[in-house]
Amino acid sequence: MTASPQLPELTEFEGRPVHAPEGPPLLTAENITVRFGGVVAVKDISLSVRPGEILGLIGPNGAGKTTLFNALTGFVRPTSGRVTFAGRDITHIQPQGRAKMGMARTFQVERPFEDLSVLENVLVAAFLKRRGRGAEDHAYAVLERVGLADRAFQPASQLNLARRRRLELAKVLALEPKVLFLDESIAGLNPPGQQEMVALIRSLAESGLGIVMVEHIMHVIMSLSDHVICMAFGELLAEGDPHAVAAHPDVIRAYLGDDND
Ligand SMILES: Nc1ncnc2c1ncn2[C@@H]1O[C@H](COP(=O)(O)OP(=O)(O)OP(=O)(O)O)[C@@H](O)[C@H]1O
Repeated sequence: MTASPQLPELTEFEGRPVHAPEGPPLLTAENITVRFGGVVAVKDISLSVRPGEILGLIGPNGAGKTTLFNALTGFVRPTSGRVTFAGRDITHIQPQGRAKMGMARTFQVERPFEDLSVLENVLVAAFLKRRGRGAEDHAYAVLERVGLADRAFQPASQLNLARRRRLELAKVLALEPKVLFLDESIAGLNPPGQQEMVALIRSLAESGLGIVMVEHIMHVIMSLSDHVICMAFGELLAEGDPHAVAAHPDVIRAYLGDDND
């Protein structure tokens, strides 16, 4: 058994300075189980996300994080359990329907329309919600929010990785979501790019967005999250505030025993 290089990161982080407001949850998942043939990828996981709250999903490789994320966003149908959004049962609603209701996600590999400008990329999403001048104004406002307004007329193909990630976020924000799902938005960025993205995600939560994130960079997800769910082999290992989860003996054992990361 070799120690995971992630272990020091598990305990060395500063928590999120502003904590999420109390209030009724926007998104809830109750007793979610996902089976693929004989594999139980997610077993009986429940969670909730409030406006302004950042929920982090962690766990060693193969723990079931992506499958749970996909079950929440509608890309995988749970074998059992229930997902509700704003009080409505959405377990059987397709991803597009969930997006219209206010649940939007990013993908691990960003895929902008390379030949379109940065602004046009965001407009494609903005037009799904608004028309004409309203859509343009909104797209600009979103570009300003993610720090890309000065790149509005460049082709997306000219952006570096950090800016491509922010463009991906801008496209999703143009859908005016209430809950944002971030799939590895920070992995692969250099430290300044990571810091910019952390600040941006915090500011989005402070403006009232609920956020669910899967991220392998442990100190990043621990410093951003209000609440952390740690999974292993599809099951809940520990949950709570980041410091409590990082100190949990089962979590430390899971990361110590994870040779694959
Ligand atoms: N479509 C699928 N068909 C069959 N098995 C799957 C499928 N998707 C995931 N699995 C299995 O479900 C389990 C959980 O996988 P999942 O990708 O959700 O874990 P993860 O925590 O996201 O892992 P990683 O951190 O490596 O991305 C694994 O055993 C995986 O092999």
